[in-house]
Amino acid sequence: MEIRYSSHPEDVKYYTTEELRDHFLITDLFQYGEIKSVYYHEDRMIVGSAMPTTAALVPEDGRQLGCAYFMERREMGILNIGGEGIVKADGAEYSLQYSDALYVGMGTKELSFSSANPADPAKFYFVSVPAHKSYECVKISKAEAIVQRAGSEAQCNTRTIFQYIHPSVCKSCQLLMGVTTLDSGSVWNAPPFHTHERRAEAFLYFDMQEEDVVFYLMGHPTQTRHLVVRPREAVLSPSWSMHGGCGTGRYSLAWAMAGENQAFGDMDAVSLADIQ
Ligand SMILES: O=C(O)C(=O)C[C@H](O)C(=O)CO
Ligand SMILES: [Zn+2]
Repeated sequence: MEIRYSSHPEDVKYYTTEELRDHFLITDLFQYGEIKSVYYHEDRMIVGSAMPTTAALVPEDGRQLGCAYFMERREMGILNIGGEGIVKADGAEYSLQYSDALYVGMGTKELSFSSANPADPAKFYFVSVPAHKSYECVKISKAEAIVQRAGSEAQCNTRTIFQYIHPSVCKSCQLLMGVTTLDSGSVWNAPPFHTHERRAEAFLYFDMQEEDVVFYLMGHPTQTRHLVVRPREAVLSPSWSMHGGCGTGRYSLAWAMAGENQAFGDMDAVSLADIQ
């Protein structure tokens, strides 16, 4: 498992493009027949993907976490952005179609990912964070998520926010997870640009034309930087970094957060007048 350390805004303002990409962008997710995981020290998030083909894939053992097994002290949110897949969690089997999600509770000993059809493999994106209590596994379809409409045509940011792992949908210790989908013709998933002093966040960009990119805006609000993000790449967002982005076409993003609270709206909005 690759490790990404925390960073200080005073240091990040001197990063080159390559350093920004090395620290905050994950470019090699969704490899055929592989699990890929990145351990991010901010809120101890593990961000990863599993793309099983003919054989089931299992997360690594708990050695790197100092635990008997991967999920001993963690919970996980899984979103399928590929063909039909099956997640097995301690004997229970969950079939996930495109856009279905699964919450997996702490203490799940046997976890595996497989594809119903290796020619059209499942693409599981997962985010795992430390947990203190075991809650039951819950499958959540897009129709079961909380739906919020946001934005306006005038600002090219009309979008739908689907909150899958949210206290009103299923219990979790820290994890909040969902998907934001931009309408055709919309390219911004902000404003509001915001930080979360109390939470780290991770984003996966997907559901976009292969040739499109998203100019992801990050950094301290007075020292903005950007990352060019391509389909199925993920971004790590420390608590002090503002976030939002503009695509060369429409796209969706999966967001996941963990930290002090589970209030989706707990954002420190950055006024456009203050952004530099
Ligand atoms: O479009 C949006 O607004 C979002 O997607 C919200 C972000 O993902 C977010 O940063 C939630 O904290
Ligand atoms: Zn946010």
